[in-house]
Amino acid sequence: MTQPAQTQPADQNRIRIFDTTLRDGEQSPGVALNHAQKLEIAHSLARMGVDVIEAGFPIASAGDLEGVSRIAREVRGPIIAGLARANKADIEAAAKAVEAAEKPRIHTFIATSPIHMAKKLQLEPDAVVERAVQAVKMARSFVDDVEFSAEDATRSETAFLIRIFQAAVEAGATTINIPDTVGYTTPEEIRALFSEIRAALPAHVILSSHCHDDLGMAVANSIAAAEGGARQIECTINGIGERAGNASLEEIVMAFHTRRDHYGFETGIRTRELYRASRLVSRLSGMPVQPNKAIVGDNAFAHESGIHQDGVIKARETYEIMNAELVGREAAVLVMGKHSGRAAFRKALHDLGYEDLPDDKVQYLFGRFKDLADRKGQIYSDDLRALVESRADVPQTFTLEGFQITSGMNMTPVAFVRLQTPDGAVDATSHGDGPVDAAYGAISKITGLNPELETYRIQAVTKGDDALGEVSITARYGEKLLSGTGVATDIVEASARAWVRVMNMIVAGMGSERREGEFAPGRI
Ligand SMILES: CC(=O)SCCNC(=O)CCNC(=O)[C@H](O)C(C)(C)COP(=O)(O)OP(=O)(O)OC[C@H]1O[C@@H](n2cnc3c(N)ncnc32)[C@H](O)[C@@H]1OP(=O)(O)O
Ligand SMILES: CC(C)C(=O)C(=O)O
Repeated sequence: MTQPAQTQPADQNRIRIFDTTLRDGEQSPGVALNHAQKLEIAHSLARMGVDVIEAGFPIASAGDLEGVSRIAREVRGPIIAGLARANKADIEAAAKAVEAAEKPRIHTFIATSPIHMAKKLQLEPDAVVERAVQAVKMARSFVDDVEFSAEDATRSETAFLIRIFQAAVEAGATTINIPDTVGYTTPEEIRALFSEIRAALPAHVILSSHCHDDLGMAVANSIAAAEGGARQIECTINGIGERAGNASLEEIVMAFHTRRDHYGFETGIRTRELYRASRLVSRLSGMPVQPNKAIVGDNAFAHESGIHQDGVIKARETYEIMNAELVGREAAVLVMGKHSGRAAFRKALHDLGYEDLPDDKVQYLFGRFKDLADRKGQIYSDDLRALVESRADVPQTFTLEGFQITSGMNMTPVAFVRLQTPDGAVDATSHGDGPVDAAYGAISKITGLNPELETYRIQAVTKGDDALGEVSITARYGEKLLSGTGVATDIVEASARAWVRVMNMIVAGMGSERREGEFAPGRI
């Protein structure tokens, strides 16, 4: 193993971040970004402070060439690189694409593993070295900054790698990339490989890693490569890329940032841009981020279990190793569910404006909350409001007696509703944009109350064809925010029940003043 990073001179500890979201990331099956989308991502990467943007593979298509050219023309700050195989046409295309860049780079590569050379390239090792040398020389005739990669390096013979890298450096390569093309290596192996190659090349040459995630080790391997001497790491936003993807940029950056005490490395990344970039790439690529993904997943800063929530309420650091704000996210989220405890429940009620509930009331509501959580999984703000406000003593001024709806394609939905009121049964008819809207109109006609519907959510609370649907709504009436729920196998009936409940609460003078809590919308 090499010496610990902390003991190296300070300028030796700067890791360059080479983002390949627009090249290897775009190689994710099903992803195709247009020019405008690529440009938007490139601007976001530049804002974030990446050192290199690999903007595409210009020979791949006229569109890719133009996409890289636009980024080269319009994005300032990072080096703009174009990928090229070790041949004339690819290198000319890459050179043309990056020529307008403030800092252009040509990245040329050829495979060096026995299997790739024999089966894919069908070239003898000597011929591969010769092709590499010619490619680097040609690239250098266009630009001063040339990166050379030995594809499938981690399945190549180390002696051959050293030979081809020395030849590439001699021919003018300034960065040498050692890719784990098929995600095969391990942290120990790659650390040792980088150390050996570092010792064999001149100090001015930057070593680079490019790890794939086939065994889920891309980030660990990239970090180990840095320990072995890599000072450039190739990675992508959200870890997207060919097959299982590449090393995830946000995870590497935050590992170095959070464990600077251990690694001693730093990057030039403005970490507050990470989450925004992740959302952008997810939206434009159409690749959702898994909820439990480190740093940028929905649950990365969410706490559901009571013991954790209690700890986080007392001191965030009990269960958080970094602040959500540091990566551009909102403060930690307490998700209310069946594992939540009283501390989180009290805080959630407090944040919703129910500050002065007596202790015995909170205890009672907590029991009901656990029952509900057992049935539903996640509990939202309006579920909690409904829980607090669904006291058995809500006077039933109005009750739903029956309804009939006429609705269909190219017809205006009409609802006939009958409510029992203090004056006896009253009927009304109304039309609306949909069957629920029509029913709500009819109920409002009968009660004479017209609150404004703010949110409407429906979910199945049981499984199967005859599943019970639960409708949860919030409505504003003057300053008051009211929540109602209704359960039925018929979703219009569930919706009507929720609306009638809101009417009864208005008549009883119930509801809360809305307050903005520190928790994210939809979650407590
Ligand atoms: C590990 C990586 O991620 S490498 C980057 C992978 N990315 C891509 O392939 C995306 C873009 N690719 C493409 O659009 C196309 O594959 C192109 C335009 C590059 C080439 O298309 P085609 O000319 O139709 O060739 P095709 O893709 O079928 O085969 C690849 C050819 O390149 C050769 N080749 C592969 N790598 C290299 C290299 N580094 N240097 C020189 N030649 C190479 C192969 O041996 C094969 O040659 P052959 O046709 O003589 O057998
Ligand atoms: C072109 C190289 C760097 C590559 O993408 C790989 O080997 O995975």
